[in-house]
Amino acid sequence: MLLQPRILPRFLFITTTTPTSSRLFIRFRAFNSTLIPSVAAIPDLSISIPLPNPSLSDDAPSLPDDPQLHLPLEKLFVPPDVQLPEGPFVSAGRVLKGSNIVLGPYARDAQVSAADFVKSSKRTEDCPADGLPEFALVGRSNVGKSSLLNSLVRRKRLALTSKKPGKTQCINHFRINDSWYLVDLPGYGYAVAPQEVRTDWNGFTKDYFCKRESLVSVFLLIDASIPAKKIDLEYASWLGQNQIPMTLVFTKCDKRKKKKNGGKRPEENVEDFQNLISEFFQSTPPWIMTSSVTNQGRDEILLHMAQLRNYWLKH
Ligand SMILES: Nc1nc2c(ncn2[C@@H]2O[C@H](COP(=O)(O)OP(=O)(O)OP(=O)(O)O)[C@@H](O)[C@H]2O)c(=O)[nH]1
Ligand SMILES: [Mg+2]
Repeated sequence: MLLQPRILPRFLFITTTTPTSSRLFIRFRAFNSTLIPSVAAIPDLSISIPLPNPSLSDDAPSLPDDPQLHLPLEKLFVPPDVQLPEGPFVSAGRVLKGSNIVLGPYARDAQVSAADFVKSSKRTEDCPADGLPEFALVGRSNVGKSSLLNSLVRRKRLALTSKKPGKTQCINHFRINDSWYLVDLPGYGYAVAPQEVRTDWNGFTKDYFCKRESLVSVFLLIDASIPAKKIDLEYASWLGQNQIPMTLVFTKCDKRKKKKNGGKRPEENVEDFQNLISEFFQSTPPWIMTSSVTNQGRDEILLHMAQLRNYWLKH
């Protein structure tokens, strides 16, 4: 396992030269709080997150009050090989809706035309060995990993979902367009499972993150309908410390009833989560708001995955 002192991602992508494959890495720097500009020091370089850009969808309903988020440039995720124009603003059409992700030249072939379950593995060694690039969905039990996978591939029950936490218990590989994988993982923080089983799950998913050469990026799912949980903050910081490329996916953004959901709207919970993890990261990781009920964020995630994947394949 790669153990590092507390470190911060720069979100500049570099490539390792392992003999079998190349892998995207986020470049990290040793923690140095002086590197982080204080909020007051950030110039007011706000942009508005735009309404839809490259659209793949014909059936995603629009949100009742779509948030117009204002992000300083420092909080954008700029993928590799993107040259932002001089000046304080990024053109509206270049940021994916409901996210901080800038679109780059590798965002192509994002449509899903075929999706097949391949296998369930209990150990990293048993996972498919064909070296195709993959994205892993991870998060607390019941956060909506399997539902998001189904939404991405437009199938109702390709991955099995349940109201009861703990449904997914292995590393499940789904091949997309015969050229890449989505990986559904067991959830963490499932309190009903016996302690030794929980520890085991933790061990094997972390082993998978650290050893899997073809893992392009982890997608860490966070429930945006409730306030931030300590275990999610710990998981985000663990991924950062171990240099595992990560995208934060906020789920259940359709649940908007304030009182029922702890008093805050999804946008507020998303912002709170960003603030809470900012101490672990020098730059904001890529993040995106989603709902598997309304399919919010589906096309945007696919475009984000496409640009990470195409860059990974080329390097
Ligand atoms: N309202 C709403 N409910 C959701 C959403 N995504 C998932 N759910 C519900 O949340 C519950 C759990 O969903 P799953 O997709 O099985 O969650 P999981 O993270 O795969 O759970 P484990 O496999 O147990 O780790 C189900 O009842 C889903 O219908 C969403 O975006 N909005
Ligand atoms: Mg599941």
